[in-house]
Amino acid sequence: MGSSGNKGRTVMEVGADGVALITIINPPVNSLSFDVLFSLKDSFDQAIQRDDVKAIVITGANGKFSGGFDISAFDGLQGGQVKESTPGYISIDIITNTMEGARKPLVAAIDGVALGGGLEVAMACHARISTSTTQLGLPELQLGLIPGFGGTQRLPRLVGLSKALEMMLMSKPVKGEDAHGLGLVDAIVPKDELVSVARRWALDVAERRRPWFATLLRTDKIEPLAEAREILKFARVQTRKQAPNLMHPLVCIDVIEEGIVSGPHAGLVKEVNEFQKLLHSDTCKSLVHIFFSQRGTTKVPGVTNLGLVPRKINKVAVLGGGLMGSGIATALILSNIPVILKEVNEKFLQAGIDRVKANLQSRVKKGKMSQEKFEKTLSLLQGTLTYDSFRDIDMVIEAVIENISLKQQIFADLEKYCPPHCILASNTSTIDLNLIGEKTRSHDRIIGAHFFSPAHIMPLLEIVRTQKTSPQVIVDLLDVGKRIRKTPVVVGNCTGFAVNRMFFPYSQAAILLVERGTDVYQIDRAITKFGMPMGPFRMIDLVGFGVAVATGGQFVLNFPERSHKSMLIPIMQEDNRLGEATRKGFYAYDNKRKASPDPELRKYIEKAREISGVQVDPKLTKLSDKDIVEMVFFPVVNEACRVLAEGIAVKAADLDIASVMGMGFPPYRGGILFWADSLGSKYICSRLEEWTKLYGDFFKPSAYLAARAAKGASLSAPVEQVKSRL
Ligand SMILES: C[C@H](O)CC(=O)SCCNC(=O)CCNC(=O)[C@H](O)C(C)(C)COP(=O)(O)OP(=O)(O)OC[C@H]1O[C@@H](n2cnc3c(N)ncnc32)[C@H](O)[C@@H]1OP(=O)(O)O
Repeated sequence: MGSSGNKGRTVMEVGADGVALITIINPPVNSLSFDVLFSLKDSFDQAIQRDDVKAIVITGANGKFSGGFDISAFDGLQGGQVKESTPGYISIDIITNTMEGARKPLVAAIDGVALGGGLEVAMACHARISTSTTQLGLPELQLGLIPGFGGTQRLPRLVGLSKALEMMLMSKPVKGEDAHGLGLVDAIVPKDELVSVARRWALDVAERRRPWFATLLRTDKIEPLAEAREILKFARVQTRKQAPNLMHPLVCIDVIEEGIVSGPHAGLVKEVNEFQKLLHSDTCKSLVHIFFSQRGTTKVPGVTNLGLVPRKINKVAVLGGGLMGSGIATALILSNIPVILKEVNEKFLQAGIDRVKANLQSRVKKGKMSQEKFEKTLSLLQGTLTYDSFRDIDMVIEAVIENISLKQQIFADLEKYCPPHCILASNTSTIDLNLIGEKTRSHDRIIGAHFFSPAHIMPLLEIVRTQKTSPQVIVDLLDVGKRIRKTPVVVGNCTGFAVNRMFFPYSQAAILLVERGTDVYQIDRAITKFGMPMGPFRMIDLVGFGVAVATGGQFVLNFPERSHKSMLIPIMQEDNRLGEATRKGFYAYDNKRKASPDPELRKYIEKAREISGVQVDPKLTKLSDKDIVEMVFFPVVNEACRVLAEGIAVKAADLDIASVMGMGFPPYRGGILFWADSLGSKYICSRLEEWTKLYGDFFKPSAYLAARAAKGASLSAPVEQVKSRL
């Protein structure tokens, strides 16, 4: 087997007690690179051979056991640059035969994380000692894979089939305490006693004072065969329902079943073979791309590489207690950041506080928060009607209605009442930040903090910088984003920023198709089948026609040449069909808010068609699902290209993340531009050109897309790379 560069190692120290302590060292998370794995085998072989070693303890450096197999090595394996000499060499030869089968007891001392391959190594040990805060899990399915170092066989043998399935299928780790209750770890100890307890435990096993378990040979936790089959059957049904586009969760169930029906060794062999196949799947490549892209959003050239240290934000003020403001306040206090919520009168203030309360209460109801924590969290929120208490705040987030002069006045006031270091952020989704700050001299500390509704749940935060925003302020906001567990994407200042720029052609394309004869519900079905959480029409119903028209108007104003102008939504609005809130939109909603198709829709569509003077195109009445997906998403790809070409986004991967986290684009397709590249720029461009001829400039390929297509280059490659390839 080859190596992916010199990445990581293990060290071994033999103590006077006769215990060899092997420590995995590969910062930051001690991932299992090939170098680490081979070094682990070397250390292990030495420990087995040395007469002065009676027992072995494995641990990880710097309070982390291991974050699993080195995900950055997948690339080499996928591209064939790195090859396993024998399939299963690591899983069967090293981990099972050499380690689990060793004649000296082996104990894992686990702190921090034991995930994926990390937990799999620990499960092959003869006992596991952990701290209470450690996270233990097999999250491989999140990467389009199955566990590949025996996890599918060992986890069910330690915690039972049902729990093991839940942990793998949902990629859900458990905390140390729970792992102890489940039997995944044998003892919980304080951090400073971890290694010493593990050493003693290992000696106790060596001297037969404690039992010696080989996990793979255990059967006590596995349900009887008939019951196991029922559990697996149920899991398959659920998986098909929840992830109809994904193969690998079903493969995982098959592999687990093989071990239960034909024995753990057959299971291990099947696991090795299936893992190899899945490694080369598009799903795996897409999800690994998402993994690294998500972590890459916080790397902004010219900002995060200047050595700036984020300043501590101790107190934040939120202006406006509406839906957005209260959601933002909730997100902040949930991460222990004290918030002052300002409103214009008592009534609005109370309504805002009540919204925050309701957000928290819904967590209590779902069992995600105790009553005590609820009280404590809510105590971090303070309401106010004046700027008096703004003297010691570090950041303001303005979330009032989208009104330019109102915002200008607010920012002028903020400049007066806030300390000079205070960050002045706006949650606007449409208004130019330079305009908002026009009446101030604080342009370097004005920044956009664009949250998505509901702000305490949606994972994305668009950080909008102007030409004048200082890098320090961006670094500070990136840090706040991390504290409130959002994935931040730094974008430039323009109408709609990145996410709404992409959302707009998405709904416009859908409306264009409907006006020309495609069925509303077929579009939603095709888009949902593709993997979006809902189709464009269901989405417009959900956000409400008012919002859709307001943001749509901004686009028509700013990008008239490529806006499709339709009267469909305004006509429906006239009849007070405003979406889900009025129980009628593109769908009709019953008391339980269940959506069903509404035959009345036809008359609005016919009227809109009449006003815009377009004809039904017979071709568009019988589009395949594939055609629908392409006609709706290629304009989105086209807009993403413009966003990239204009420098609004720093890199293509940021738009992939923005599409997944802001629009709900399926992560297993890798994000909007990664998906586009899997189809090829030439193909996309040629289809857009074809539709431009038939249906107008709405589809016209952007200069960036056309140039890439002409060279057969990928859309995601940085500009320099495309040049040097030519
Ligand atoms: C054969 C096996 O069955 C196959 C496998 O094991 S597949 C791997 C399974 N493991 C996982 O999926 C765990 C992935 N990692 C994580 O969930 C999280 O990184 C974590 C919980 C370990 C730590 O989280 P956190 O402290 O927030 O740090 P996070 O920013 O995510 O990661 C820190 C750095 O480590 C890197 N990293 C984390 N896990 C890694 C891994 N398994 N391989 C390579 N790099 C990894 C990240 O890319 C990041 O790099 P960067 O600083 O250059 O951006």
